[in-house]
Amino acid sequence: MICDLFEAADAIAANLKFGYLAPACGGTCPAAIDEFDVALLREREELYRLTFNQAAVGIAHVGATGRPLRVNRKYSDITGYTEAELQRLTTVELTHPDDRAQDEALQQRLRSGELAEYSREKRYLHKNGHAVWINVTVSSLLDAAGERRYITVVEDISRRKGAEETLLRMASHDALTGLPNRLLLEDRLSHAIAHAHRTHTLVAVMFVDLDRFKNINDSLGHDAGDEVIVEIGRRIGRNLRETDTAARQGGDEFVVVLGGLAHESDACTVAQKILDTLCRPMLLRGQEIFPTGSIGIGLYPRDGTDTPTLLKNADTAMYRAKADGGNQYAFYVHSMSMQALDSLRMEGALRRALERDEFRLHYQPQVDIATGAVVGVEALLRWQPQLGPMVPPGDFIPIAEQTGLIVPIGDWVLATACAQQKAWRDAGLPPLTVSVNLSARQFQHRDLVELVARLVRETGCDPACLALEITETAVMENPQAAVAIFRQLNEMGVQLAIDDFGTGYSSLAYLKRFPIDSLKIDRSFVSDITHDADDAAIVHSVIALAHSMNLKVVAEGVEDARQLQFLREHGCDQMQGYYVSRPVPAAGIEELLRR
Ligand SMILES: Nc1nc2c(ncn2[C@@H]2O[C@H](COP(=O)(O)O[C@H]3[C@@H](O)[C@H](n4cnc5c(=O)[nH]c(N)nc54)O[C@@H]3COP(=O)(O)O)[C@@H](O)[C@H]2O)c(=O)[nH]1
Repeated sequence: MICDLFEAADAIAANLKFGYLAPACGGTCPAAIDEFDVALLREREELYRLTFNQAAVGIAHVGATGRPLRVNRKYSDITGYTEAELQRLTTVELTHPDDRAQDEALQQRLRSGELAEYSREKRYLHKNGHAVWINVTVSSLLDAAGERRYITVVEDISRRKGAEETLLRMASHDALTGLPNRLLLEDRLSHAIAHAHRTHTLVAVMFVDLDRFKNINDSLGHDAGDEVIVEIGRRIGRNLRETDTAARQGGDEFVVVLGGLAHESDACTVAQKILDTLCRPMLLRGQEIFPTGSIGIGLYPRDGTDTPTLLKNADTAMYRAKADGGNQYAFYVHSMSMQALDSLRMEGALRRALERDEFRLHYQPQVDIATGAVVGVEALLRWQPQLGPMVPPGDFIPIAEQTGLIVPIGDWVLATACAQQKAWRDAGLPPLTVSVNLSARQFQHRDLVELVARLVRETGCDPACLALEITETAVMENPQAAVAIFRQLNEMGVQLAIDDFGTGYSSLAYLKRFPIDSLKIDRSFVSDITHDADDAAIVHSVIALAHSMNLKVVAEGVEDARQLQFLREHGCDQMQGYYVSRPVPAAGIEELLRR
């Protein structure tokens, strides 16, 4: 039972003041009240008045008409209306139009007595016109006259909602471009697939990757690179309908989803439009650049019926567009063998790894067996993709070799190793020979000698502390040419080593003519020297042969003390292997040397 306590108490107080008591609240308040009761009532009423007015939540007593009879200060603050203004508005009128239908349904259930109370999150329309998120609890009760009244308690949750929306946006959008990220893209793509399935239409998934983006980053800096990414996102978006999605995948990669297509040619039209807009000139730091992109397209249902397959196939097709020269689009082609696709994908991923600086060098110490001192390190390549575990060189060097990518990758290795050698020297570490592996392709490359000369010059590294390792097999592919290259490198002061010695078929006649410094015994022989008489004999012979030619011998893959003991007894000069250390990042070598 509700009696408006404010009115009741005011009336009682007035009656006491004038010396008589009369029913003062529509006949619903006690007519005869002794002074003690009145004091108690006043105390309670004061307590209630204070609580009502000072409450941190908005409170409204709402009448059967749906208009407030009384509201507290906080309720006015939340809505922006005065109490008098609110008394002319129903709570439904105060509610955001999008939330009214559900509100009306709940109020109907309150009116019918089906519900005694409900709580929900909804929006009020503030007097200024903006939406205010609130958590509202409405309780229904009957007053003394049997009329329905409602107590509405409102909590302003705009800040929480704002934070929730920000978090949701951050989780689903790319911070730089504001475009959907991969997570949201996958969601949109699965909806597009479901829609296409129902309507028997096509979905095109396009992988868009900028060509030579690394050049922009390297020459103009990362901030300029970011500006390009933002502008490219805008340009892609301008070619799409509202129902299409453009998302940023990371780096300079975007994915576009076109839903409800009738023909494959619709995808071609959009892809060409995107390419045309991408290559428009862009003014960046006073310099005009002409970005181009490569687009790979996968079609639902032809090239895949689920999200991961379509994305993977569009990605593969993009590599093809790039391999064919870039600034073009290519469709995924089913007829290619899985192996070809894998190597195509790997090739594309390696290109991107170079552009994104995902390669790292680890270094394995080389130890002088007689003194135990670390005298050198072998630089070994590692690939650390942005996402996923580190990839060992055995998994990607063969493809880099096949595709010729080993040349730019090898250039990077050489440049990084030279710079590291100089850095160690500058840091005051004892002189270390840094050995770098050269692939057969690099070795045959006509610019190798000039490249080494340029890097020595540019990095300031000491050529006498740089060793180039070439496998026996690579050298023997064209031993005559090798002699000429070795001579030029030798004149520069660079050390030369034949790697994996014993696994190929060296001609001793040529070996004598090579101006090399050392032979490296392959770890396949070392691993069994202590229990395979043949391997022991081979290692023994190689050491003897090398020494007879004044060459140093370095044993690879030494894993235990017994192998080391054998090598020491047979006069091997240097060793490397897990027994001393696995290949480690540059900082690990510094730590080892300072110990
Ligand atoms: N052209 C280039 N080739 C490179 C480059 N970096 C590496 N490589 C070649 O890749 C092959 C695999 O190299 P990786 O996985 O780094 O393996 C090297 C060592 O980690 C491994 N090793 C060293 N000690 C031990 C050991 O005690 N036990 C054991 N099981 N393995 C050991 O041996 C590899 C070194 O081989 P090698 O080059 O013959 O000295 C390998 O063929 C690399 O050459 C590059 O920059 N360019």
